[in-house]
Parts: sequence; C-alpha cells; structure tokens
Amino acid sequence: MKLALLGYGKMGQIIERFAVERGHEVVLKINVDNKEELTASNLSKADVAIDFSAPAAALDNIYACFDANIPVVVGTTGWYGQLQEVKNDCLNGNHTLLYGSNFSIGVNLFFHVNQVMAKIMNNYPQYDVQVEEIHHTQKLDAPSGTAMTIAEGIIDNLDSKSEWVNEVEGAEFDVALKNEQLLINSLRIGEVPGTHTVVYSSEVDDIELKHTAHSRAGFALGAVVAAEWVEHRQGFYTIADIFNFNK
Ligand SMILES: NC(=O)C1=CN([C@@H]2O[C@H](COP(=O)(O)OP(=O)(O)OC[C@H]3O[C@@H](n4cnc5c(N)ncnc54)[C@H](OP(=O)(O)O)[C@@H]3O)[C@@H](O)[C@H]2O)C=CC1
Ligand SMILES: O=C(O)C1=N[C@H](C(=O)O)C[C@H](O)C1
Repeated sequence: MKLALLGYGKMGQIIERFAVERGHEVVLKINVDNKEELTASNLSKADVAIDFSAPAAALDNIYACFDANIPVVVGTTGWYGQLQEVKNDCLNGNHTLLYGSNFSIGVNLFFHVNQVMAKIMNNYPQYDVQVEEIHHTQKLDAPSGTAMTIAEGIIDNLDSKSEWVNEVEGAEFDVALKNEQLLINSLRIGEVPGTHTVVYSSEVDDIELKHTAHSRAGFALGAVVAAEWVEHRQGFYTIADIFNFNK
C-alpha cells in the first residue's frame, strides 16, 4: 500500500516506521513547511492518507483527501465539533474516512470495558464517577479525544450522567459541578504519552479503571492496521468498526 502522511511529527514518524515494517511505502509527507505539496495530484499517488496533524489542520486535510478521492484515516483530535458535517459530506460524496480518538487495541478494549462497567453501575448509586487524562505538555487540545470517548461511553450507559465538563489542571475552574455533570480532569505533565483513568468513588472505596500507554507505538500500529482495513472500503467508519469485542 502507498501511504500519504499528513502531519509528520511525533506520530507521523512512528507511523512511517510501522508502515515500512509492514511492507508499505510512504509516498508523501506533509508538514507545515510544505503544505503547498498537499495537492490532489500528489495525494492521488497514495492508496490511503493518514492524518496525524493538528486540530486546526484536520478539516482541510480531510477535504483535500475527499477532493483527491482517496481514503483517509484521521487520528488527529480536537475537531470533533465538525464530525457530523464531515460524516454527511463523506457519505454524500461516496468518500472513505475512518477516524478514532485512539487507535491502540488496549484503549479500544478499555472503551468496551468502560461501557459495560457504566451500565453495571446504574445499580450502585452510592458511587460517583470522574475521568482523568494525563498527557505531555505539547498537547494542543483538552480534554483528550480519548477522554471524550470515555466520557461519552459513560453518559450513554449511566443514567445519572448527561454531559461532561472539562477542568484543565492549573487553569481557573470555578464551576460548581451538577450531579448530572461528569468531570474530565486534564493534566499536562512532561512527556506522558497518554494515561486515562475512570474512578468510581463511594464513601468507603474507589474502583479505578486505568489505561497507561508506555509509548506511542500502540497508537501508530493501530493507525497502520486501520489504513490496511479501510483501503478497499467506501463509507464513514470509526476504529470501533475494526474490533468486535462482543464475542
Ligand atoms: N488517535 C490516536 O490514536 C492518536 C491521536 N493523536 C493526535 O494526533 C495529533 C498529532 O499528534 P502528534 O503527532 O503528537 O503531534 P505533533 O505536533 O508531534 O505532530 C503534528 C505534525 O502536524 C504538522 N502539522 C501542523 N499543521 C499542519 C497542517 N496544516 N498540515 C500538515 N501538517 C501539519 C506539524 O508540522 P510542524 O512540525 O511543521 O509544525 C507536526 O509535525 C494530535 O491531534 C493528537 O491528539 C496522537 C496520538 C494518538
Ligand atoms: O496528543 C496525544 O499525544 C494523544 N492524543 C490522543 C487523544 O487526544 O486522545 C490519543 C492519545 O491519548 C495521545
């Protein structure tokens, strides 16, 4: 498979290593300093594009792939406010897009366990729940896309929660939480690749579900596997479509 990497930073460089290991060829690498090379002609040299750029860049990159009519795997987070519009345009234009807030198999297992646990906890109202995410200090968006997915998994399954609110550690936060609000606490520390924790707390104990990425390798391998999966498909997909944990 020929790949175009839109965003060649921390993730793009690791994705390249896994792609080459799996016998693929990277034919285009785009960063800020060569954005002018993001043309339909150049993109058409690739079978699939993989976008790990920046929240402000994702939409332009996605629509460039639609215009070039090549499938795009989107790992970039921080653009999900436009998700429904992008989905409509993808389906109406017979394009192909697969997105995921987190491409590691461990986090996708965690997403599934999180949903099952939230449903069970409807029977135990003595517990309240919060989400915490920790990332490196270079991260541009908060909360993480992964934390948003976790929070949505809780809201969809736990009757007592209907919306999430974000507190970035160190930033001003004088909101009095309502019972129906789910707090996502964001911390930015050093070079942390990504740690996510769901805590159910009662007066007598805490129950913690935790995922700790040791490096970016799981994210990068998952992105390459997603590109392999989506190469000959058409439509709008999420990383969850690749895994089936209900066996
Ligand atoms: N879904 C998942 O599993 C994961 C998602 N992510 C997400 O991926 C994104 C990138 O993360 P990461 O690689 O760590 O970030 P980096 O900042 O290390 O890399 C991003 C790269 O994108 C480039 N870039 C910025 N704007 C544009 C643009 N308009 N067109 C093309 N390239 C551009 C930057 O170029 P330059 O260097 O020139 O500024 C930079 O090299 C983030 O949104 C992050 O949340 C990260 C890990 C896993
Ligand atoms: O910016 C990062 O590094 C990461 N971002 C993703 C997110 O926003 O969830 C995935 C992973 O946690 C690393």
